[in-house]
Amino acid sequence: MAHPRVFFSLPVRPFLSRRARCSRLFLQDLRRPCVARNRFQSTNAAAETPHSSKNFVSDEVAPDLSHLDPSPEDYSRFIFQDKCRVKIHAGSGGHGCVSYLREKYVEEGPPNGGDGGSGGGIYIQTVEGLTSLHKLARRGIIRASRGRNGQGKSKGGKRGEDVLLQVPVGTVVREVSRYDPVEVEWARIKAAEEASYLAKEEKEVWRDPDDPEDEEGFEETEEAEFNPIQHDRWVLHPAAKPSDFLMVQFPKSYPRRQNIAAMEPKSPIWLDLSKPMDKPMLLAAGGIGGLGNPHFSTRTMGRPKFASRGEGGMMLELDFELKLLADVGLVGKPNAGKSTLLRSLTNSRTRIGNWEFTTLSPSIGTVITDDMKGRPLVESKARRTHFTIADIPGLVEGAHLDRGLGLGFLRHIDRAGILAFVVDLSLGDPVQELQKLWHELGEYERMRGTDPDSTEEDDLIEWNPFAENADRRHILDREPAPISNTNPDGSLPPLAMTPLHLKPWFVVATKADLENTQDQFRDLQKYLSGVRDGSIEHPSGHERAWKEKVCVVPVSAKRGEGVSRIPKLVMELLE
Ligand SMILES: Nc1nc2c(ncn2[C@@H]2O[C@H](COP(=O)(O)OP(=O)(O)OP(=O)(O)O)[C@@H](O)[C@H]2O)c(=O)[nH]1
Ligand SMILES: [Mg+2]
Repeated sequence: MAHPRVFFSLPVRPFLSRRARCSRLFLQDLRRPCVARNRFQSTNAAAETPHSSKNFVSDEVAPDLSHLDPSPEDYSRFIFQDKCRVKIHAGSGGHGCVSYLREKYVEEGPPNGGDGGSGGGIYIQTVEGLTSLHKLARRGIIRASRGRNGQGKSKGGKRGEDVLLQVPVGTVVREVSRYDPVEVEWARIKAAEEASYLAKEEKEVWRDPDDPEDEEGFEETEEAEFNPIQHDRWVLHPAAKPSDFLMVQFPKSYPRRQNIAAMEPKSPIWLDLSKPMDKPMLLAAGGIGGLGNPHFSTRTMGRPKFASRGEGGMMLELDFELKLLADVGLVGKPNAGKSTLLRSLTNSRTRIGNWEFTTLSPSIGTVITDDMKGRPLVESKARRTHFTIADIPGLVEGAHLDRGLGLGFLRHIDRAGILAFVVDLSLGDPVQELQKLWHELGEYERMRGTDPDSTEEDDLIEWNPFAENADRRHILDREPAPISNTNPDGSLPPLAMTPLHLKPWFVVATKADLENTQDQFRDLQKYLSGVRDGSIEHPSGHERAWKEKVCVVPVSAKRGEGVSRIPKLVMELLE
């Protein structure tokens, strides 16, 4: 007798009609045991670092879905800032010391003043897990501490404490202005030397070589010019009187820098920190400490009464801007279910409500794609252990004209690596909805003046090595203008972003659990396969737009069904 299992394993497909088979597949796809919380560890990036999640729920445990349909009050506030301007001050150097050895039977001991300590420097480092610049923005002015003064008995001053600025990966740092005391001092010396050279030349012209009096007069003025009193460059012994400045013959003093200043980025600063950094990078070195009086001891002046002051620290005004907000940006109309989708994929506690504009500022969640033991839950070549998703406020028609929540959040879409279009299947034609979303993005791109179609052609300059010089000049003229040229209102020009239509994208069809959504889903699927094979125009209208792996994922975010395909898809696109 045949074993009963044989009957169960008989194929059922051939007996089903094509339509019934399609709907069966659609539902199967949704009902797979695929609640993201079961399969992927996830965290809310605002609250925790990506590796801090502990609860790993196995597939057998029935999922708790209450967090996917919470009351509007059940949310945590995500403080977000994607832009800020900060002033940083490197520490000044400590002053050198004027002191002399005091010992029994040594009447006039040699100088033994210590050197001043160098000021603290300012460093920057990108850190994974940070997603907002609000901590930096809150500080406003950041100062590294000053070096301590040198002391007697040849004791050097202590170094100033350094400051480390931690910023999210994808931050762009641009210089607005700087004040470098060493540079200012060099400019002053150069101006003084030029003036003295000109005066000397003038004298030379009017001098009578046969008149010995004229010669003397010339030398006198030259000496007088080379001994200016520089209170800001020297320190005297504490017991000295101000009038002693007039008595002392100071040597020439040139401003100095610390050796590490060679590692500062070139001025004007423009850093695109798109990768995590394992070491901090120097932004501004602290001022070097002054020299103690033994440095000025000469044959004629064995016990100098002065030491040099420490150099002032540099001041930089910097603009920080997040270029990459998250790996994936959720783009959709208000109430489409973006926040619910983010909650179902991550531990984010973004606000959910059945009305438009529940989300007012971006919120970022992190999806962890390994089991914390080095084993990937999603196979990919990208070797990533996590990726971030940004829930962006809903997009309304005319958003590019500052309608809805304005242009501010269209800017956030610009900053996502991959675009996930969230389309509500229960609201009419999803194809039209998708086209409207693309239309808004296109209009926005055109408005901000970076329409790639217009610039790409300009950028294609024909290079002909035998062309006239004028042509070359034309090419050289096109080099990027120096960024220190801020706009009249002090703002910097907008950052150049990757054109939206060149970014990888996919569609998430939400609310697939509701009745009569299958036909809409099928329409959308057909439309996207047309876009993929080129028979239908890309919704952005650009010919060279990205369309290789365009697909649609049906989900019920509210029930956490179907969402497990998204991490796999994203990892594929991130490769
Ligand atoms: N039936 C069903 N309802 C859903 C689904 N996803 C979201 N919803 C509901 O749709 C409503 C809106 O969801 P949200 O996640 O707040 O929508 P949103 O796109 O973030 O809206 P904004 O923040 O205003 O842009 C809520 O009442 C959700 O419970 C789903 O897959 N199925
Ligand atoms: Mg929302």
